[in-house]
Amino acid sequence: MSTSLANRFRLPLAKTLRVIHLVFISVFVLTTFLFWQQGKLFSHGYRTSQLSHLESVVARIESKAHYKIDNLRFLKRIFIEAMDDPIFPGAAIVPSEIKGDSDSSPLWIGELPLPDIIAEDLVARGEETMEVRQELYALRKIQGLFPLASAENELSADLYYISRDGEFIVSLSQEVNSLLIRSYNPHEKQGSFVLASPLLNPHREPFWTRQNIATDNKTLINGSIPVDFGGEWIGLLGIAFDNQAVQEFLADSLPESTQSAYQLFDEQLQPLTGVVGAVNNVQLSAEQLQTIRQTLESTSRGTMRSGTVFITFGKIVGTQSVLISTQTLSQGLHEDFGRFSILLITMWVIFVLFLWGAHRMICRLVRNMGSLQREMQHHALHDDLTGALNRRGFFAKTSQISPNYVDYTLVQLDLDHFKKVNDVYGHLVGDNVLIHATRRIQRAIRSQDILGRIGGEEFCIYLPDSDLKAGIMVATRIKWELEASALILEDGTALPVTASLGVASSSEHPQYTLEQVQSVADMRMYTAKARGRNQVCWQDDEIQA
Ligand SMILES: Nc1nc2c(ncn2[C@@H]2O[C@H](COP(=O)(O)OP(=O)(O)OP(=O)(O)O)[C@@H](O)[C@H]2O)c(=O)[nH]1
Repeated sequence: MSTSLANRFRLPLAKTLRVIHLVFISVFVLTTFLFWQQGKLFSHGYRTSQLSHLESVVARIESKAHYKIDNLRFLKRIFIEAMDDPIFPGAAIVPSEIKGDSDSSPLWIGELPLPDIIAEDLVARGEETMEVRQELYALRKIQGLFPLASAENELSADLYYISRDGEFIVSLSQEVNSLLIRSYNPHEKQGSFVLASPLLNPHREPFWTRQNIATDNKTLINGSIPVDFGGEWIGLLGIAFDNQAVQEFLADSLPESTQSAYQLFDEQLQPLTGVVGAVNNVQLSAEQLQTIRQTLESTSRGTMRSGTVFITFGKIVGTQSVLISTQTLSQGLHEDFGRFSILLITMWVIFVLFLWGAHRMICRLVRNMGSLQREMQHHALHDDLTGALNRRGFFAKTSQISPNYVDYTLVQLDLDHFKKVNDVYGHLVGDNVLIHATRRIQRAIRSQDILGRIGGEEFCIYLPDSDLKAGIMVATRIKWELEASALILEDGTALPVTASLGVASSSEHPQYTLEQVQSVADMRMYTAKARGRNQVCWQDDEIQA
């Protein structure tokens, strides 16, 4: 039996477990990678959706602003037509409202901070009367159209006209009027009035400006269009929104059930409005605003993540303002992408738990199988009673190692009168004698020697690297060991145990196989029996004798 039987029984447990670990780790890594990729797609989708939400708000604001500017264009055309073809009603020179003697109407309020050039004075003095009258007539004509631009459900914008020659201001609302007057200074080199000049605005385009009213801590956002007549720049038609109006304007532009907080800023990123939408308590830091500012220098839209807060921002074309939206993690989780992300993470966790459980179960199964195999292997190769190798185990093991040794010796051992022990004392005592004998034999041999119980009361001992002489010595030692120690029975009886031993060495017959050497030792053991038992025999000729 050249192939080791033990090898056939051996389960490559460590290797199997290594393969299992490797397979599970690969599945874990691959799946996590796939989940991760999916997560990245979600993240990209989330970013895109945030940008598109912001863009839709920006587009609404831009379109509303556009609508207002279109109104201004329309009013300007009417105004110029009226200037072109003035039909003065009666002999009225200046509408009474201009004089300030009527407070019944909120319309046509005229006030000027510069007493020497006020409209009343101009009219009273008869200077420039025609032009002023023309302007006032044109204004009166478009007066009826003003509410169209500030109809209900629209932004409460306020139209105004600033006359250049007459240097007066008229507007729809007292409040805006007073704010405009406080902010207006015809000698200032900046502001909407100056920006309407042909020098700074050669194409006479509408434009947006912002005026800070320090006294009221307010900001006016102005949409303006220059008005020219007869080749002369005569004034400015405008529309003004204060912070509150802009905030309402922004709130009206948000999509329903938004999960983000929106705020409008000027181009220096100073807030123009409060926070509207799904208000959170995110406060943008100076560093974050600086990053947004820098990003907007090169692009019109952008996103950034700060911890668990997602920030989206974009310029609003024409109005020189910036819209910023912020969304916290908990707000994001209420959106579709948030819900998908939770689902994805949950699926990943469930999968990992499942994988972990399956891995543990399979490893345990393999280990159990391994120990079962080891147990089976042990049973297959060992004698249950004595624990020594059985016949199969003995020959499997010795066949495996004998090619490594040129010289080896076999001692064949058979207990004497064992049948009698069984018959007199019973099988249980017989079994104890076998156990006892095994222990004694083991005490008499070296650790590298191999003991096998190859029959009922028959043993064989393989002595590697030993010649016949060494074998005789070991066999004699075994005989003495057995002789010297009788088995003490329960009733105190000392039961002597002896054996007959035959010794044969490979050096005697170098061409013999292990089995052949063993049968020589067996014959010599029978010779020992024949010679009276309890002795060692190592010669063949004595068998014939
Ligand atoms: N108790 C017990 N008896 C066994 C076992 N295996 C074999 N036997 C008995 O061992 C006895 C062997 O008897 P024999 O082959 O006649 O040999 P012997 O009585 O020792 O006589 P000699 O060998 O000539 O000295 C038989 O009665 C078997 O039943 C075992 O595992 N336990």
